[in-house]
Amino acid sequence: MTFAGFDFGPDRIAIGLFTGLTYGLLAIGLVLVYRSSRFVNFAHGAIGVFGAAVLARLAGALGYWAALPIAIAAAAGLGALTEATVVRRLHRRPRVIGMIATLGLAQFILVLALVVDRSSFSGATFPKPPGLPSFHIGTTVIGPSLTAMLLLTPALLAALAWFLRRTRFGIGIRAAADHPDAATVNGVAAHRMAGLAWGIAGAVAAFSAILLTPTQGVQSIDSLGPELLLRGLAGAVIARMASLPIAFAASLGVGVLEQILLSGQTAGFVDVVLGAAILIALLRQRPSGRRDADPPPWRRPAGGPDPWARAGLGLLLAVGVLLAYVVSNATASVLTEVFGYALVGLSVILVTGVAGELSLGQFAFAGIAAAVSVRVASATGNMFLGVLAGCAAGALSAAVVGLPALRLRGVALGVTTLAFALATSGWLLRRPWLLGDGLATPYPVWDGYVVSVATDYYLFALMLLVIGWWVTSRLRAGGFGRLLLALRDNEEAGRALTVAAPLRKLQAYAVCGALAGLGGVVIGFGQSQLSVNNFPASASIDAVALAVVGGMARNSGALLGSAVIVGLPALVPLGIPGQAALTLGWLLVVLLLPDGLGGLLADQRRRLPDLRRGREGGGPGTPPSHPGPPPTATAPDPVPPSTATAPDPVAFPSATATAWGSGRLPAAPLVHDGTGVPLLQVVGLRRAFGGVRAVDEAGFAVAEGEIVGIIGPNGAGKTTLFEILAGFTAAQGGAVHYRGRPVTRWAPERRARHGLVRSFQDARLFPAMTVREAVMVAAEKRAPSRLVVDVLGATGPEEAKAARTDEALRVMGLDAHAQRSVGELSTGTRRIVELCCLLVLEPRLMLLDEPSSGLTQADGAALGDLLLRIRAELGTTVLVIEHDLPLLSRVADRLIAMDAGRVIAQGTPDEVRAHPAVVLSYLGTDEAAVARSGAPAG
Ligand SMILES: Nc1ncnc2c1ncn2[C@@H]1O[C@H](COP(=O)(O)OP(=O)(O)OP(=O)(O)O)[C@@H](O)[C@H]1O
Repeated sequence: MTFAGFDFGPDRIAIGLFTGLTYGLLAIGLVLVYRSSRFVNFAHGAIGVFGAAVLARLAGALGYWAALPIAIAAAAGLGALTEATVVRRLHRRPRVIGMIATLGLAQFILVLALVVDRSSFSGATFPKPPGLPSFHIGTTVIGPSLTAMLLLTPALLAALAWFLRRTRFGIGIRAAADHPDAATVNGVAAHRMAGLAWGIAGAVAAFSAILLTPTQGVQSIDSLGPELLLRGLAGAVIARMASLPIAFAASLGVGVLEQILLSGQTAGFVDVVLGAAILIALLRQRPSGRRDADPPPWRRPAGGPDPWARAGLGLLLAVGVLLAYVVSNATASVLTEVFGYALVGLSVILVTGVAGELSLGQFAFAGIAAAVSVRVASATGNMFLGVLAGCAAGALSAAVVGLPALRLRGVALGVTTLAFALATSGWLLRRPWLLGDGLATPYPVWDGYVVSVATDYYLFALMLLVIGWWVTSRLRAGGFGRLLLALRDNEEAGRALTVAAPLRKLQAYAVCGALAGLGGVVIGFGQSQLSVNNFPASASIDAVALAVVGGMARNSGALLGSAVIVGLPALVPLGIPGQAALTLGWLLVVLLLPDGLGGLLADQRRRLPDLRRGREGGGPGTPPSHPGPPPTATAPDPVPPSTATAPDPVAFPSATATAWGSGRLPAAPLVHDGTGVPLLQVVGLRRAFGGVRAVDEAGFAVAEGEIVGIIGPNGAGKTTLFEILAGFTAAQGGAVHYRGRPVTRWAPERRARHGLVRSFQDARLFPAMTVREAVMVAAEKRAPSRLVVDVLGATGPEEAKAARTDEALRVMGLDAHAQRSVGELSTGTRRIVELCCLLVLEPRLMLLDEPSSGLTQADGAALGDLLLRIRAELGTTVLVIEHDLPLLSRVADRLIAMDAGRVIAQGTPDEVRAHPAVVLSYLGTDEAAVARSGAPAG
């Protein structure tokens, strides 16, 4: 049965279902591990191969059916062991580190499997299940292994479902995966449950490896290469990395789709369609409302490069140049390749280390750039144009991929970029207008000089590496890098402070594409014949691995990682044992050195005398991520026990006049519109979550210069109302008018730029940034960072922001905290920092969400004074959610009371507090509560 050139016959569907079965089992393993550890396990396939090796070794002596459970148990044990020895150690580190560790581990486990039994890699000699029949579906022969799979998979799935739903351990696994802290409180040991989940995933991996190996020719040493990984991940992400039945069913669909497409097209085309299908499925998923637990932030090196680092770089460059005159052509070619990979590594450092986005497709941009640059250079005879065109192609393709990816995060983005990498190497690069079957590379010509010798070309590559390095350093050190850090730390807070997140992310993708493109150009011109094989999809994963091994915190990480992972095996023939030792070595680096090899070097450098301050630098134990308190920091103020909400690691800047600022506020006074139109008008606003009507036909107006309080019981919809007013949640009905203009469709950053700003209930801000950096993000409003300006190294806009920030910190009494990281401040201090940021935005309307929570009583009173001052001195209008009714009664002109999403009363504080509906829903009938609120009795 064919249609449009594709075969839809039962044979195809049957084969598709069988392959889908494999993908389904893989997807189940990936989901199980993801749910407990929140990353993709690259060692899944290798653990399966290990189980297969155990079976192959034991089947002869014990018989197949006796060896089967032992082999599966061995793989389960290895899975659990992996969790206990590797994964658990990396729990508090960024997720990508865990993923890369499993990548290294996979190589190691494969060698282990080879040692146990070599036949686990050969389909022809691998034992088949005895006693089971073969049969035909159409013309397709179903052998005993597939029969076993057909019979045993439903049993396995049923057992898994029963275990996860009905047993204490299964329920424990699900509880620990979804709410690890709550599970721990309830006596479920989260780490033991994670070990169990890994064990089950290992058993599933062994089950499929044992039954699939006989059906295949020779198992590749990459037992979970990017192609297979993508197919497993497709089902898993469609199931939101959560539901096992959906993951399995979607994988069956992937298998059938693949087989039908293969009947009329090439494998590369299948990757394109699969990639598109995955992207559409991901984009159609509505945000779940539940955010993944925030990944721990990347560590950041303290301060700028010191003179030692500069000297070291200078020396390295001099050695690099000298090498051109010493090494052979063969070595020069390897070093050129190392530079190319290092440039791609730099792009990974920017996109993952700085911007915090997981990209598993950076090498695709390198491939596209190489093809374009070689073509342009060949056509024009101009090398310079070729390089520029290559970088532009890299930037453009990264931006095109980035556009839909703006809505994706974490593993979803990783899967999309991996799909793009596969589609690029399997299909796009093979187009005749890119690489086709191969492209003869012209010798680069530089200013009339033909670069025909590898050592000369090496110097050219070194020059491009220096340019890429310089651009990366400029971007990291400037305002643009700070914006990326802010978005990585807390995208919503960044947008609330006017940072245009989509634009900034696209710019970041484009720059990273250009950098990877530069790497592609270096690799491309280094080959006499350029083909798809120079840019395999797996190289994209290698690029992430080398950045992790080298260390994401510094540029040097890319070069070090590339030297170890690309250079070493190419320069020294290692053989399988040597390769295993190298992999084990870098696995240990990933496990033991949080900042990779670059961090190790930096630690050694810190032992040298500090030339900046003329004293000994801190030892290797000095934490690089959070600089300690400056010498001027004041001692912590004691927090009265009655009001302490959490241990305050940092001084609250006390409720004295200096803390809340006695000087001029850090914003210019506003000129009121004076049109008589309300500053804010809310009409019939609606928003429901499932069956819950969070905001239900809410309507009110706020005049310019008013302070209006919003009260209501928990769950009344107050925060959702603010989310809608500030543009973070879309209304399902109704309208918001600000200064007479409908703003309902405006993005949050646009509203903030027009003076409609908000605070957040948790005042989390940017935990990995310093207080000064956080305020500098707010200062962007007046002097936005420009990418090109940053790359060129102009310091003017940065100086303007710094001056404004320092002034704001001083008048808010925060200068003693300037260099502290926001994450280590008490809630109260964070609230002052957040207020400082908001004032720097020169707000016309401030939406404050419970600003007094976490403050001491005295500081709450000081907050009240500050709000009155802000209104008096700046003319700012304030809409404030508060549970502290006495505070509101003192500062607010009017109160709005909400319940169940509706506005139930509004008027003066006295009127609202006495309103029967408010008394009933909020204050309760408890006379004492009413009395405490300050409401008139009766
Ligand atoms: N993203 C979401 N997904 C699902 N339900 C939500 C979401 N946000 C809010 N809700 C629900 O909407 C209702 C209103 O919540 P909201 O946080 O706006 O109330 P609130 O008045 O601010 O409460 P609180 O004083 O506790 O902050 C609640 O029932 C809440 O569970």
